Amino acid sequence: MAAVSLAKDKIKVLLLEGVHDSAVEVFKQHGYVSIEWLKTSLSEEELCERIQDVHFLGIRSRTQLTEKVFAAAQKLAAVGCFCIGTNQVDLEAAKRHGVVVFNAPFSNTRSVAELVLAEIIMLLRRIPERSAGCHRGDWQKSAAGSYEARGKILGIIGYGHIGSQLSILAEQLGMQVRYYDIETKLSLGNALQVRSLNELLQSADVVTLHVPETPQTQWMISASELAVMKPGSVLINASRGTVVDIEALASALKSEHLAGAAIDVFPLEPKSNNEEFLSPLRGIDSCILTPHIGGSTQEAQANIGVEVAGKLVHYSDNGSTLSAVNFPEVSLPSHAGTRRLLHIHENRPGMLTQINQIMADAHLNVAGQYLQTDSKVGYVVIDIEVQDQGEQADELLAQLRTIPGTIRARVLY
Ligand SMILES: NC(=O)C1=CN([C@@H]2O[C@H](COP(=O)(O)OP(=O)(O)OC[C@H]3O[C@@H](n4cnc5c(N)ncnc54)[C@H](O)[C@@H]3O)[C@@H](O)[C@H]2O)C=CC1
Ligand SMILES: O=C(O)C(=O)COP(=O)(O)O
Repeated sequence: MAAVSLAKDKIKVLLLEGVHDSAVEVFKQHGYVSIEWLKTSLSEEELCERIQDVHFLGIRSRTQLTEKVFAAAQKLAAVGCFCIGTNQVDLEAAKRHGVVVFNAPFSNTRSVAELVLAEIIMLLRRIPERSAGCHRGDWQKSAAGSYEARGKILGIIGYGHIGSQLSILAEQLGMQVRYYDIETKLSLGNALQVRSLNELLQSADVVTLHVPETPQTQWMISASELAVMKPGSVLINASRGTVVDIEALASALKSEHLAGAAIDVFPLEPKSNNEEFLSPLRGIDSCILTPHIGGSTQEAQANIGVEVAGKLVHYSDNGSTLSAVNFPEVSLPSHAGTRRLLHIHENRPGMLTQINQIMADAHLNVAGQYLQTDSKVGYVVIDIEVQDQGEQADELLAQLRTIPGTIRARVLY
């Protein structure tokens, strides 16, 4: 029987959205040669067409991976999100199709925190309006409405990696940090966790959002929340565009209830740099608008490239799903001297019995077996000692694939 596992030159990698060169380098260093790199994202239709022979896909926040895309991706083993957020991926659909999804949980954390820190100072000093005024020839040399950050209350919504990193930096500026999070968190420095969103909104001079996109965070800041905010306070959103009702924000800025805002993410973002950016916030001088660049620094992008490509290569070469965001996590030792069989299956009763029966019937020594399951899928890894060139492993793989409920199976030599 022909070898079922692929030689590296047959493994196809597709990297979208201008993923950093460092990712390409990692794949090359590990012997992967078929790497396609595109500057842009692809639509669902284009993806369904191009993904059919792709084994590893790299995206950033723009590319939407739907059930339809996964159904078309017959050979896809894993997706790397070269960013933090994974809301652009239907993670459950990926799992149903046996596709493991990885991300870079903190490679751009610092970049976002630094940008937000800068925006806090800019907004408290009313720099956006002053700068816009100067561009029009308007000279407003005045301290009216301008404040130091020192002593002001910073309200952080979502005290995860970014929120807590910002908390430390803001305290060094002399700000008083309060935060709201659905989880009980370790407060760093002198930060104080408050019990309700309203409590935070009522007291903060600056409110900044660092929550993921979830059903609970959708339109979390709408007209009623904006109304609760202190008159003259400012709002920053570098999380996801669906968290803030942008029409309501535009009204709050126009009425000057809020003194300013800095918005990096939008409910609808242009699909490419050639598309026009449309937003009700355009033309409001007190609002800093940035094109979703919170995590876009050279340092962050280079680190993300290495981290996520490394995870994809490790999954390809070794089978490890450690730090996957949608899959049972299995951390595996090297399999030198053995053949490694990887079996992803629906979590049904009797699955392990059938797998082990195939191993028992083969009369081969099992050098190691690893198993992790969740309520939907199971991932079994079996290292077998064989003396031949791979024929026995191929035969076993073919048998494993006949087990009803098998989603994907492969062998590593
Ligand atoms: N603008 C940009 O370029 C970037 C944007 N992001 C966005 O920032 C988000 C946050 O990133 P991290 O801090 O790394 O995530 P994280 O997962 O470390 O922290 C998120 C925090 O939000 C909390 N949370 C979740 N739901 C909540 C709710 N309903 N109310 C209050 N708190 C809630 C969580 O408990 C957690 O503490 C990402 O999910 C991503 O969408 C991340 C990187 C770059
Ligand atoms: O890391 C994230 O979640 C981001 O939002 C950054 O997305 P990007 O890689 O800049 O498309």
